[in-house]
Amino acid sequence: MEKLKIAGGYPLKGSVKISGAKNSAVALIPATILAESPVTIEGLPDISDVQILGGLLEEIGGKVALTNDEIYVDPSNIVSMPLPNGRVKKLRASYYLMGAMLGRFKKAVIGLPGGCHLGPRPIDQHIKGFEALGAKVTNEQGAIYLRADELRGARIYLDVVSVGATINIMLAAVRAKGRTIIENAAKEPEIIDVATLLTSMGAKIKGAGTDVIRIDGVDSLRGCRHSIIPDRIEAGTYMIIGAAMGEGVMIDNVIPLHLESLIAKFREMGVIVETSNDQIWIAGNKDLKSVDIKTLVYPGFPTDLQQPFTSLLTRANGTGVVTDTIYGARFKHIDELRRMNAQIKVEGRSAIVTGPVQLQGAKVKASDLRAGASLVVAGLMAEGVTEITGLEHIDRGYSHLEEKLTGLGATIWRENLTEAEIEQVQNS
Ligand SMILES: CC(=O)N[C@H]1[C@@H](OP(=O)(O)OP(=O)(O)OC[C@H]2O[C@@H](n3ccc(=O)[nH]c3=O)[C@H](O)[C@@H]2O)O[C@H](CO)[C@@H](O)[C@@H]1O
Ligand SMILES: C=C(OP(=O)(O)O)C(=O)O
Repeated sequence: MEKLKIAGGYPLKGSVKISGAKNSAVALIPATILAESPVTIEGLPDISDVQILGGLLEEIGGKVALTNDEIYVDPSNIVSMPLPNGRVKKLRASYYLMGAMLGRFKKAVIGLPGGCHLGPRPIDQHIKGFEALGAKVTNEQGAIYLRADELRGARIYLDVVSVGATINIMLAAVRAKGRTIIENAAKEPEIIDVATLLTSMGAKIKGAGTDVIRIDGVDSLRGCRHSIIPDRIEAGTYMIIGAAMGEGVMIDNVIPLHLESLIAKFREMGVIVETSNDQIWIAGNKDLKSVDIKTLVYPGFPTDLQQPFTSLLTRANGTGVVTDTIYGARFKHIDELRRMNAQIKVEGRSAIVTGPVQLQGAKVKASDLRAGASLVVAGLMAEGVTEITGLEHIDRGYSHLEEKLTGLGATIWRENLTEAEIEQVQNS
């Protein structure tokens, strides 16, 4: 078990290259199951979610070669082996194995997913979609059993706008007979990326990125090569770091359009932002003005940036209200930020941040991935040394974090925990 140590308070500058999007990668990899010949995906982030999914595909018979940023999957010998336990519990996106295996084999047994604990994260809309396509779905001892004699296209209205349900239904529907229409679909860029891969594989999909997606099922899908989109959440995290401590930080390999909600908030705060084709330049400002944010589905402010943004608000002048309309309990980072001297109180779905304060280094624990990101931002801003445990969460989503931050001039390193520290972390 390791901890991350950050000697904070120093200005940062230089450039940072953004990796491929985690939330695309974790859907693209299961999507390869649908092909009947090899698929290569390039530009992947080097994160544990990707490694776990690669391992899961091997477990069910796939031939997998995973390097730092590329995966080759030969799915010819994949079988619909039940995966009720084990690695599926380590990440959220293992739910995409349901849609992909149902699409290819018309049956699947997949344990309920893990991932970040952000309050309740039901998958009722995924199941509603699979049932509409003709699958019988049961939940037996924490695993979802799916079986269909055949999948038939259907009109599916999502009661909740869900990224996971939209992609999962798409994965199954590409191999259904006839037309599927997903209404009230999510519009996140990762959905377009998955539709692009499926289309290269031979699927017929129209409207990905809008709230109505039409899919005409096909009899078979073939292998292809796909290049993933950049991670807008990783990019947003480095933009926040640039706004907090940057004396000029260039974010490289980014699609500025994906980050318009964050850029708009930065401009309200007085952060200097310049965008070009695939780069964003950020310069902090010692006199930041506080703002309110409300998380919304894309293109609104992403819930996945809410936690790191909250850390930034501690150094802004005034009071900022952070409301999470997607996950009303995504506030486990707040107690840890308070240990670092932040003045934040939580009221219902909102965190009220009063600034500016000088954060102080402390021993803190990441309870989930973006809580970890918020503590890294705070650690870079704080006076003294911050020690962060719970790195397994951060490693799910940030590729080469220390390397990238060191490249910007940060002092950040990993150390092994002592036995006493391990016991302390396990009991906390
Ligand atoms: C692997 C992945 O891509 N994870 C992202 C995905 O998660 P995930 O796909 O799990 O999130 P959803 O978009 O499905 O969830 C959005 C909201 O809908 C609710 N809901 C969802 C499905 C359902 O069947 N029933 C239901 O009520 C959820 O509880 C939540 O309040 O989108 C989230 C919202 O942008 C992000 O925070 C996650 O980083
Ligand atoms: C919540 C997140 O991930 P997951 O859905 O994979 O748990 C995230 O990326 O912030």
